Amino acid sequence: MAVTQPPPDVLRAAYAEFIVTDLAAARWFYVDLLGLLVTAEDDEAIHLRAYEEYLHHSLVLRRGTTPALARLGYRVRSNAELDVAERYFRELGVDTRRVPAGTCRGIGEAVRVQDPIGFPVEFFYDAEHTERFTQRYDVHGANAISRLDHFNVAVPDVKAAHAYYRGLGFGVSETIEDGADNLYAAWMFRKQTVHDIALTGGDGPRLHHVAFATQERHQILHTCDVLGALGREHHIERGPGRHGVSNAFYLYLRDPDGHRIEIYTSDYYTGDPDNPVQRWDVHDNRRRSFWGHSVVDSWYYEASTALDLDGKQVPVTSPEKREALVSVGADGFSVSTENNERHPFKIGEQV
Ligand SMILES: O=S(=O)(O)c1ccc(O)c(O)c1
Ligand SMILES: [Fe+2]
Repeated sequence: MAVTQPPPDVLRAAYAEFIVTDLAAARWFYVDLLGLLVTAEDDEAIHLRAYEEYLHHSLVLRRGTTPALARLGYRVRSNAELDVAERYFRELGVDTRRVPAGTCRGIGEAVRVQDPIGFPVEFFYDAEHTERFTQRYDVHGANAISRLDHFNVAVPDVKAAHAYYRGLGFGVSETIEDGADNLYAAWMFRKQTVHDIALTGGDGPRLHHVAFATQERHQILHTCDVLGALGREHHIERGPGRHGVSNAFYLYLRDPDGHRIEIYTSDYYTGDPDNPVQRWDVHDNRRRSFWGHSVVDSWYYEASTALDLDGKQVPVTSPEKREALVSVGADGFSVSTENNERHPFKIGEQV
């Protein structure tokens, strides 16, 4: 069906809401360890923000029985965009609801949808303002996190998800392809950096991760050292390292419920209309880690289930092709585009 309604003018990825089974344990991870600021909290939920952020929150931790993604929030340019969003998604024929201010604490009137690729998404403009701690160096930890940067979602059909987000007006900065018309991953943006959303091929709809940005790499390294010092190094899943895609320095952590958080810094500007798309070959071992490090299996296969607008788990389907299998040869070694020559010392590449 041809879409006649224009999409809402999305500014950026703005907040996520996680269901966590132990609010105190989650509070330790996000406040005591990562240093996020508490804007509001009660027995049911904690509303958190990072130092550069002046809106009420960029992360909500809500107590529940099963870990899940409850919502992804995008900020739109004005309240007028709520009518645009409502018309756009009703025309797409998905579950579309207008919710009053305060439905999410700190957020104004909003439009909530279960989007065409199965995710619970909220579009909002109005939000309570709070103190911006950009220069409150007196309270920043050595691992200070600046802001939420992006969402990454696991989807069984990256092409369909890519088409949906292109329709929503998102640009494409980078992709992982194989030259045989298969799209394994895509990075898409509204703000002028590498992505607000990344699409990762896998069982979905599930949340792969939410990423927060730091100003510099040393802040990421400090979090690693703190986890080692505390004997809590098991929260480190992948990295630290340098991404091929995005060129960012990264670290992946798993929170007490298994939700994946990336700490990320130093990607690049994508704001000119002729910004070139960087296309990676799925067999290029530098794509995920520019230094050729292998990707731990859990990073490809584990993710957080998503809820629908009534809080029920969204059924998950599997992709036809899995990057983890395509980029690893039959002998269990990762393959390279350099005519598949073997580097014996890269034994670590064996899956
Ligand atoms: O691992 S990748 O280099 O593909 C990558 C690039 C950017 C990201 O934000 C990410 O999570 C993963
Ligand atoms: Fe990421």
